[in-house]
Amino acid sequence: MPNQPLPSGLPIIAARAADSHKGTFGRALLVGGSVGMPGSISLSGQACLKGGAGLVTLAVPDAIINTVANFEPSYMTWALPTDRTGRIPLHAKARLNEKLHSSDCLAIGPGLGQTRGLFHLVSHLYETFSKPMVIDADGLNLLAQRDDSLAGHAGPRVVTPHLGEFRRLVGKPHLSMEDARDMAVDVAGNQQVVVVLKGPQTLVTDGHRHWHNPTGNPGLATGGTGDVLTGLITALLAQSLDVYEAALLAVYLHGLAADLAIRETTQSGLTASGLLTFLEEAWRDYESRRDLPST
Ligand SMILES: NC(=O)C1=CN([C@@H]2O[C@H](COP(=O)(O)OP(=O)(O)OC[C@H]3O[C@@H](n4cnc5c(N)ncnc54)[C@H](OP(=O)(O)O)[C@@H]3O)[C@@H](O)[C@H]2O)[C@@H](O)CC1
Ligand SMILES: Nc1ncnc2c1ncn2[C@@H]1O[C@H](COP(=O)(O)OP(=O)(O)O)[C@@H](O)[C@H]1O
Ligand SMILES: [Mg+2]
Repeated sequence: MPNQPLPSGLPIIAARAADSHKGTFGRALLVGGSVGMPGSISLSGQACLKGGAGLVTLAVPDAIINTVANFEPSYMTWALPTDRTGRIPLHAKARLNEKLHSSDCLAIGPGLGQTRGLFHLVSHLYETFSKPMVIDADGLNLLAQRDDSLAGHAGPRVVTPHLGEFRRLVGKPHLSMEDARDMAVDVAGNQQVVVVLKGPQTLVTDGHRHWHNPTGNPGLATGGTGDVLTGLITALLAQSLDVYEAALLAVYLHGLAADLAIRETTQSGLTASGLLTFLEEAWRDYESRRDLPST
């Protein structure tokens, strides 16, 4: 990896200007978590910080806010109400709106859970938030329940399904990975979203362009690594990359972190929180190679 040029097509992020400040790198808001799943949204938040976002806020049910806050001091938290099932209720919308105005981008889904109220909340945000938005995990499962799952959005969108989630989105429970990859290109083009179809050689497509990611390994097949990817994409959106570029570079760095990690640990020993520590190594590798001529 070191001394080899970066693959062509990979977005280049310039070195930070000497006079830059946290506002330069954007304000990210991530919504998720529920009783029993505080870790997923924290992993996303930590990855968002390590992805370089200037200010990161996690909006979570108040029942888990202390747990989430204790995982990491560098992000902020924003308390939403908790319903009887331990999840965010629909009436959290007003409280969330207060924070949306000052956010440059939004991610929703990790650890969210699924209720009728959350279906309406996710649909509302998908249809009205005009800035870039990442939808993952239960956010996708909820969108899958709409009449036309990905139609009618109000701004740039990245959706990050694994095969199970993609099958739900398109209503085809037996779709093969090969067919899903073909369909993902069509869906992205028709719905004007970026689709990140996760798995070995994750596909990133906006319907016109596509990227078969060369990094990553089966060490990533462990709970929470997708939550890390969501945070990383959100970080790059906060830094003003467009949705296709943000998704592509995040997928590349995420897989690269896993490849660097298994040199020091093993595939079986890799965890999502362990992966976070290797994001720094991935950035170091990327930055050392970005000024070399591309392949
Ligand atoms: N620490 C935490 O708090 C964590 C919390 N998390 C949270 O948990 C929630 C549920 O998310 P989830 O992805 O675990 O459940 P779900 O969507 O039902 O997926 C499983 C189904 O999809 C399939 N399937 C999956 N991948 C596939 C593939 N590559 N290729 C093929 N099939 C694949 C799989 O099929 P199987 O092969 O297992 O039969 C199964 O049917 C969500 O909110 C998330 O954020 C997690 O992030 C973990 C860490
Ligand atoms: N065999 C594999 N090879 C390469 N990458 C993988 C493999 N299995 C899983 N991954 C990656 O790990 C991540 C898993 O995401 P996801 O299934 O959403 O996990 P979670 O919801 O538990 O965080 C994705 O980025 C996916 O591409
Ligand atoms: Mg996931």
